[in-house]
Amino acid sequence: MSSSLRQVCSKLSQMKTLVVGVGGITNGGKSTLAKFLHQKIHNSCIIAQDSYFKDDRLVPVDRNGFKQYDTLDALHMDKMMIEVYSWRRDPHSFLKKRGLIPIDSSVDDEVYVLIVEGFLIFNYRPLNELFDKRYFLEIPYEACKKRRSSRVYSPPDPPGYFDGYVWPMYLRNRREMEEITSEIVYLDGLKPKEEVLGVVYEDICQARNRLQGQN
Ligand SMILES: Nc1ncnc2c1ncn2[C@@H]1O[C@H](COP(=O)(O)OP(=O)(O)O)[C@@H](O)[C@H]1O
Ligand SMILES: O=C(O)c1ccc[n+]([C@@H]2O[C@H](COP(=O)([O-])O)[C@@H](O)[C@H]2O)c1
Repeated sequence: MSSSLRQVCSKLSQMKTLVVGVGGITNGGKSTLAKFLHQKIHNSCIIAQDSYFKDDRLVPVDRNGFKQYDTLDALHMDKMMIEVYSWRRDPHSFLKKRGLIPIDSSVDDEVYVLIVEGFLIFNYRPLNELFDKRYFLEIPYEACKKRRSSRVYSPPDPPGYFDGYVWPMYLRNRREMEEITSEIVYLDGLKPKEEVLGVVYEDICQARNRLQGQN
């Protein structure tokens, strides 16, 4: 192996990493929390599951005529995993390529933190097994229905979509998630934003400090 290649390999192996999952119910506050963490945590970045929805033409309807958006089949999980693996291979270059750190910066000692955000991130086993920390935001039916009714998706929710499709699928997906993973910190998404964000931020700082202290 050449000495420059050896140097690169050594730098990569020195990088400490933390993969944080921010999952939860639709409109539970996932992207609010993920963005806040990204702003506060140096060397962090977000990969958001809702950037990987398939084109509407590829999403089938169920027997009630509702588009089946709330399943893993509606998402390009293969493409999402390519991004996640790309970060894992070399987080420093990943951040540089996305303009999140200066192009001429060198690898530093701080932990690189990947924040993966989305409503079905813990249901997808190849992704679920990569998390060091898992958070799940939950809010009750009424609050969820109210928040969802003021959000416009593309395509917009048709009449009856929440009760006829979104809520039953939430219950089903949550059951499935709980069958495959148990190490989840549940968060009450009705609590004031500052409180929810603060608790998670502190928890991640502790995990990061522990990692940083290891040699
Ligand atoms: N803790 C909270 N209390 C009240 N409203 C919140 C809270 N967290 C998020 N929201 C609001 O709920 C809506 C959905 O939040 P968002 O972060 O987009 O949810 P998600 O990404 O889970 O779908 C937004 O209007 C946001 O401002
Ligand atoms: O983003 C899209 O392309 C899209 C199109 C149609 C529906 N969605 C909805 O997006 C929801 C998940 O995103 P979120 O941010 O509400 O957790 C899920 O409940 C889907 O019904 C999302």
